[in-house]
Amino acid sequence: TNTNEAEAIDFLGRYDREAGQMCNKFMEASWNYNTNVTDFNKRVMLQQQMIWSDFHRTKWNEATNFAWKNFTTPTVRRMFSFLTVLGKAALPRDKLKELTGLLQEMKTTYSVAKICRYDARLRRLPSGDYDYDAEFEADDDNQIGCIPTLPLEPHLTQMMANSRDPDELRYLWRAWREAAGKPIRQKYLRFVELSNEAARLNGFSDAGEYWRSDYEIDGFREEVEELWQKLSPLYQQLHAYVRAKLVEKYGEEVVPRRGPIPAHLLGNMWAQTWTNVLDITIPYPGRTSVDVTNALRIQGYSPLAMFRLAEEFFTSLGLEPMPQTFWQRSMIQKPTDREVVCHASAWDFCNGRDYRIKQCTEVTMEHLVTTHHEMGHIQYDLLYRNQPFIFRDGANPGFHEAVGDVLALSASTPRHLQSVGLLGNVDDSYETDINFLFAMALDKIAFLPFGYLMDQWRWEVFSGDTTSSNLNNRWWELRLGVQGVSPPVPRTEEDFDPGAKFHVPANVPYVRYFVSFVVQFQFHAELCKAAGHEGPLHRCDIYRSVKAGRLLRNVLSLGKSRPWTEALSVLTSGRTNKLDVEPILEYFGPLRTWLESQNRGELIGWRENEAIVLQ
Ligand SMILES: C[C@H](NC(=O)O)C(=O)O
Ligand SMILES: [Zn+2]
Repeated sequence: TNTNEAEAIDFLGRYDREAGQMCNKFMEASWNYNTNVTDFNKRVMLQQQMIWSDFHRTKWNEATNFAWKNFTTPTVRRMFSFLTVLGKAALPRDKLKELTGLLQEMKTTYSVAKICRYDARLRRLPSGDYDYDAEFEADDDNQIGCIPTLPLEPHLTQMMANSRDPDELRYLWRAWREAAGKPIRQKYLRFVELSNEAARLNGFSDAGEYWRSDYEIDGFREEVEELWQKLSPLYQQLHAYVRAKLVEKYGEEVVPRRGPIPAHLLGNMWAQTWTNVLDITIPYPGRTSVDVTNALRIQGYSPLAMFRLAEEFFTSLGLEPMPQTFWQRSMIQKPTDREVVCHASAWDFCNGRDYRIKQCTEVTMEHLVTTHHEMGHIQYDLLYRNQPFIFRDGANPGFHEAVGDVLALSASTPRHLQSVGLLGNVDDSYETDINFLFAMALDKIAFLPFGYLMDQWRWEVFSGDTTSSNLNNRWWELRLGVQGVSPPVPRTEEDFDPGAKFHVPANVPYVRYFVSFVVQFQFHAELCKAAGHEGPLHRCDIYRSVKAGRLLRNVLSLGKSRPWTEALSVLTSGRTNKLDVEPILEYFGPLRTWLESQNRGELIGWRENEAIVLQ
């Protein structure tokens, strides 16, 4: 092996240039497929995937020839520690092709899945009730004169958000899983086998251990478990309050007062955030509510105007504006003439100039927050663009998911919404505070168990603790035990409900969002301090604080050049280098007190035997 560090540094220099070019070509092909799902674009992308993997394997062979562990320069050692993990390219070519082909087929199934209109399948019993069993009697929709025309975005997303008919919601919930999850069950099982084979070729025990290595600390799994245990009591308080409000709305025959909440009633296809049932659950109706969807529409906001509004928040902090190409090449609305992968995503084309967002934007408050989220990814990409190629990544995946959300925490405050003209008279009353904190909790606290359980389930599938014999049942054990939600219709091992959530067919790890929802409040607390904020954390708005912007720039510019624990030290001026739930608990402190008093007399938590499916 080659012990010459100077030669190693020369190799790294060449790799840096070549990798940027290869990456750019791959991203272009991937973009073309994601913004125009055709067989031709699929084939081109698969070809580029193979070229990229061949390049990666060639460089890996060169890198492993160096005795890099004894090199003196820490950043050189760090670069080699990343370069010497080959990833899926370690698979034999035929298996690599099978793996990438399966991934694309699953992603395509999800992205083009459609269902029939509810009324097209309506079957009424003589009593007039909905004949639920007749709903799916015909496997082939056409047999009952129904053409699947409704895609997830925007149709099903909006229907799940706005319908208040339990029968219709139950139909939408089930039909989506029939169309998107069930068809990919076998493909996913084969995909897991190949993913594990690749992980083992890289020296990991399974794909889950490979995914967790991104966090660079031993005991990451235990750390996540510990964080969830500290956050679960607050979630249970929110769960109990929301359940009581849903009982009021739908009655106990639909919602068990002391049991889990049926998953179709929470305003979201996966019950992962509950902001769309704010109107049913808001603590003080008639007082200020931060859902500015109507204001956005009345004021004629377009998706472009939403993007400009988000950009202005970043530049108000002294951070980077979106580059010219961003505005020319992004896809910020769903095209009407072709199939696209609608799930929002941010793209770095690896040349320091070309950055894009792909988002099927609707004019809603939820999408305004998503716009900040996706633009946060681009901001992070821009801030580390001068790092070597290998370090152009988030300090950990959770950091990348947190950036945009941190700014949205300020941008969502009643005061800020008022300052940009989206909210009318905002009073400083206690009720307005509670309404605001409650709306934020429907997003941030409701999400925590889902963000936690998604990869608990997948890590167990990768490790073999969960197999095809309990694949779907284990999912519902976790959904019931951790999140306190139940399926509105019976589930079996014929179904594959996790497959109906984008990140499973698209193979995007998910614990990053759980990490993000914790760490974004650590960022918020430190940036608010830098901005000189005084008073409760939930009222902080860092808008126009150049000091907060400078601190954020200092942390994010590091990219992945330093372990994320060091980035946290920079953020907190050395106070901590660990994930910490104190800031999120401080932020929601006033709401927790309020919930505990409101929930007196309610069962906190749920009796799992009530997971029986209520017709
Ligand atoms: C929380 C996660 N966000 C994202 O994919 O950008 C989701 O939508 O499920
Ligand atoms: Zn994201």
